[in-house]
Amino acid sequence: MTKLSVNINKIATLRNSRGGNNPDVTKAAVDIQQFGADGITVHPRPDERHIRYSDVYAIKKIITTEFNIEGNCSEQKFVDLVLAAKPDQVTLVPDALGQITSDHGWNTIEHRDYLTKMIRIFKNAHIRVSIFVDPVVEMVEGAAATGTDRVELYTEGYARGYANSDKEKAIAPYIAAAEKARKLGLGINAGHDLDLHNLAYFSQHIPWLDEVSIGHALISDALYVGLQNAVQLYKRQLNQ
Ligand SMILES: CC(=O)[C@@H](O)[C@H](O)COP(=O)(O)O
Ligand SMILES: NCC(=O)COP(=O)(O)O
Repeated sequence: MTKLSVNINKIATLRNSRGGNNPDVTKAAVDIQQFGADGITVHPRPDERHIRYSDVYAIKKIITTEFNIEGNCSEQKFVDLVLAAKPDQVTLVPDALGQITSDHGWNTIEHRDYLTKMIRIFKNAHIRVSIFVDPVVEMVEGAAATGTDRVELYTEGYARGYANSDKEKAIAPYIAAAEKARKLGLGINAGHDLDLHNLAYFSQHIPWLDEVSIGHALISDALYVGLQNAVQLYKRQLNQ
């Protein structure tokens, strides 16, 4: 069964825009889990533009599902945060400081030794590790050499291709990458720009997917249908 982890970055964006605590990010995480999400994902960026490091500790206290923290392990502050918060999973994303959002996966061949070292630190702390990769078979093979537990397939390319009505071409590299990951014994996550239009097709073609993490589109949809409906609508797109 593919699990839905809701990324709540954008709830924090709204909260931060006025400087108070409305909407309450921690309460939203409690509610989202009660609405049926299988996990909560946060991506505390160095500039804390949305999720703050303090949010991570507050959310850790109320997690009843799975907690996934995303970020760049080149930041020691991030590494220290993850080791202190001890989430169920850490997802290593190679974002540079000034990026508006995540837009590429790791070069797991070029960074094999570095990733191997960082992954060992988190696994020694009994935290599952997933590394964000482009849907490229060689990058999945490189990921397997690092000792990671899972890969997360970066799905912006799929979302763009799907929107351009080229579904089969859009999904093809993801099926190939996911089949390689399965053969190598890696768990498979996916995320970025998945939405109510493209999620079911992706899920149907990669049914052995462990988890999708979805934020921007789900929170945007919630503005129209409400958060409970949004979570349940996304859950219904999975495992059809
Ligand atoms: C890694 C990834 O694709 C997303 O989880 C990322 O966290 C989105 O970041 P923003 O919410 O800052 O756009
Ligand atoms: N890892 C992907 C994620 O957590 C959310 O990405 P998006 O749905 O906000 O694009």
